[in-house]
Amino acid sequence: MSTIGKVITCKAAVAWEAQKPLIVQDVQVDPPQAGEVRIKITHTALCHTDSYTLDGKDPEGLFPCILGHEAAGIVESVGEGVTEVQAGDHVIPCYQAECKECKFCKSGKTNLCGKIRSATGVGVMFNDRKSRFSANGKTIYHFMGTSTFSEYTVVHAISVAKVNPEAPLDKICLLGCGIPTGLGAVWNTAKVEKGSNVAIFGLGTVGLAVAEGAKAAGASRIIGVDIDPTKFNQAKEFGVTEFINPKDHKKPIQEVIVEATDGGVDYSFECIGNVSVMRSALECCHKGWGTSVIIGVAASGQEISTRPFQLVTGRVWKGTAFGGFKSRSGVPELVEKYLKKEIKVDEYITHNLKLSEINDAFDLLHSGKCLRCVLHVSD
Ligand SMILES: NC(=O)c1ccc[n+]([C@@H]2O[C@H](COP(=O)([O-])OP(=O)(O)OC[C@H]3O[C@@H](n4cnc5c(N)ncnc54)[C@H](O)[C@@H]3O)[C@@H](O)[C@H]2O)c1
Ligand SMILES: N[C@@H](CCC(=O)N[C@@H](CSCO)C(=O)NCC(=O)O)C(=O)O
Ligand SMILES: [Zn+2]
Ligand SMILES: [Zn+2]
Repeated sequence: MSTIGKVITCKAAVAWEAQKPLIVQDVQVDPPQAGEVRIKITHTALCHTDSYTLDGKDPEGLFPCILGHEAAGIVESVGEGVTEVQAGDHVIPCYQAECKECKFCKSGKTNLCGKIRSATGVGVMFNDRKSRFSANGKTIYHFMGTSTFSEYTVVHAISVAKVNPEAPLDKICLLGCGIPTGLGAVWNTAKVEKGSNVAIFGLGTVGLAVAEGAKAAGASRIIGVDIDPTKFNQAKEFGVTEFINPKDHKKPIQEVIVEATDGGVDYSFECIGNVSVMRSALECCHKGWGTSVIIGVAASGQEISTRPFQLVTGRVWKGTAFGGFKSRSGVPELVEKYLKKEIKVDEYITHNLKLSEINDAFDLLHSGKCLRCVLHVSD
């Protein structure tokens, strides 16, 4: 029986309150309105940003909500005026939209899109500023415009990347966030050149994708910095050439790196979300040209600081969202690169669980033993 135009009742993991386990329960998902797409989510991974918001650290975090933003699925139905995707298409929902019309999209200077950001930041859809999710009549907010911890979700059509149906959805779901972020931070934001020295702070999925990107860009030295030494062996496989554990040194870690690299690295990347490490990452850069890219997401109220002299003397401080990739155009290209074995994806998947086991997946994420856990939602 067709579900087109009807409310769908399905399972979703609802975050009713910050710092509480998710409840996997029935929710109602409204049909897509004009410019919207309803997607059957087949697979979703967990990213540390989901955990950050669940912990109550996100200034935009709203409850109750359905978290999740690293996923893949199949279009169930489309709303009025949607022509770029149709039922049956394989897609990756993107938390960063690409309308191709707004000031941001047209600028050529950024991958950020301004069209629907005011709605996605407050958990609603752009069309009527309302949510498409509810549970027994109670509204549940969207998250990051994606809300993939659900068997069905509704997203804006400008946030949907149509991908090659040959690609396995249980793998390419990872191309919704962490891997593109790390690769793109190197290729699009820093633009690392052959022969560069690079330091990576934090060797989780994002840091390892930075290492993979830096290796592909021809970096000479790729220094991995982590307080967990169990990360080091695995990191070698992604391109890290040497390791520093800040706990093994009395000096500030930036001094250790500056001494080890004849004045500092050409590029550094903060992949943790720790503002004090962000300072170290900037200050380990070479005078005159070293560039540091902030990727990690810091908690509400946190601020970065350094001596302005660090910037006066030529270091550059940058940040990146989704690695600077324009979502709808960039994600299908990354899927093709994966199919041609030009980028790793499978190697980042350390665990597979079901949607009903989502709280165990969060525990794994916090254990430090998990890169990405893929939840099999409906396959
Ligand atoms: N900007 C973006 O677009 C974007 C996209 C995805 C993720 N993120 C953010 O990137 C960050 C990293 O994500 P992840 O999934 O790789 O996280 P992760 O938790 O898997 O990895 C973090 C790593 O940092 C290490 N670490 C923690 N404290 C440290 C310290 N003081 N010094 C050195 N190492 C330390 C941990 O041992 C771990 O290996 C998170 O803040 C996440 O929210 C940002
Ligand atoms: N909502 C937070 C910031 C969270 C944040 O910085 N999100 C990153 C993506 S993290 C993905 O795992 C991002 O891309 N931000 C840009 C955007 O949201 O448009 C806050 O308000 O501080
Ligand atoms: Zn993420
Ligand atoms: Zn736009």
